[in-house]
Amino acid sequence: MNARRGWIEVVCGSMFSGKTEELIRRLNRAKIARQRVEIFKPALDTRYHELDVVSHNANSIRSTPIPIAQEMLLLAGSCDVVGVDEAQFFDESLVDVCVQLANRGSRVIVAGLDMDFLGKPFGPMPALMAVAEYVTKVHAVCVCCGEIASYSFRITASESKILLGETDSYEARCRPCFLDGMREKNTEPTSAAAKH
Ligand SMILES: Nc1ncnc2c1ncn2[C@@H]1O[C@H](COP(=O)(O)OP(=O)(O)O)[C@@H](O)[C@H]1O
Ligand SMILES: Cc1cn([C@H]2C[C@H](O)[C@@H](COP(=O)(O)O)O2)c(=O)[nH]c1=O
Ligand SMILES: [Zn+2]
Repeated sequence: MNARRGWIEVVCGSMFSGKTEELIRRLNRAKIARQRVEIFKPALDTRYHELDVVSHNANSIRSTPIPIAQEMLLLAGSCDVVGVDEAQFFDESLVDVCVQLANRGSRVIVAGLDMDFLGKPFGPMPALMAVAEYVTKVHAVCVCCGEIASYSFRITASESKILLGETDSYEARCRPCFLDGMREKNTEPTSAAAKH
C-alpha cells in the first residue's frame, strides 16, 4: 500500500473567473504547511511573465515552464503537491501524467479553461475533470450584464484556437450575452466585404 494518498483537484471556469487566484491560494496554504510544492505551466504561456504564474489581479507564484506535460514526471519527484496552471494548453497526455503523479501519492491541483472562445471543451480539461476527485467551477462577472459568467468571449477577429491575451482580446460573459455576441459576429460583414 502507498502510505501517501494522492488525488487530483481541478479548478475550471472562464477567463477572469479566479482560477489562478484559487490555485495560488491552495498552493500557498500547502507551503505554509511546509509541504513540498512544485508548480508548472506550459512554456507557451508568456502572457504576464516568463516564469511566474500571475493572476489578473497581480497575485503571483514562481513556476517552472515546461514544453510538454511529461516533464512533470521527472521534475516533480515525490513532492507533496503539484500545481498546474493554464492546463488547457497541454495535450491529452497531461491526463495520464496527472494520474501517475496522484498514484505516486501527490496532491495534484490543475487550473484551466474548461471552454475555448467558441464555447467548446478545451484540450485535456474534460478528461481531467472525469478523473479528478474534486472539481471546482468558478465564475467571473459578465461584463455586459453583471450576471455570473461562464464564457470567454473573444473580441478580436482571430479564429485560431490559441490566442494569448487578457482584456485586450477577451470578455467574461454569461450565456445570453455570449450568444448575443456570437450572433453579432456571425452577422457582421467581413472586413473584405465591407470594403465593397
Ligand atoms: N469580469 C470579471 N469578473 C471577475 N473578475 C474579474 C473580471 N475582470 C477582471 N477580474 C479580475 O480578475 C481576477 C481573477 O483573476 P484570475 O485568478 O487570474 O482569473 P482566471 O485565472 O480565471 O483568468 C479577479 O479577482 C478580478 O480582480
Ligand atoms: C478562451 C481562450 C483563451 N485563450 C488564452 C487567453 C489567455 O492567454 C489564456 C487564458 O488565461 P486565463 O488565466 O484563463 O485568463 O488562454 C486561448 O488561447 N484560446 C481561447 O479560446
Ligand atoms: Zn451577461
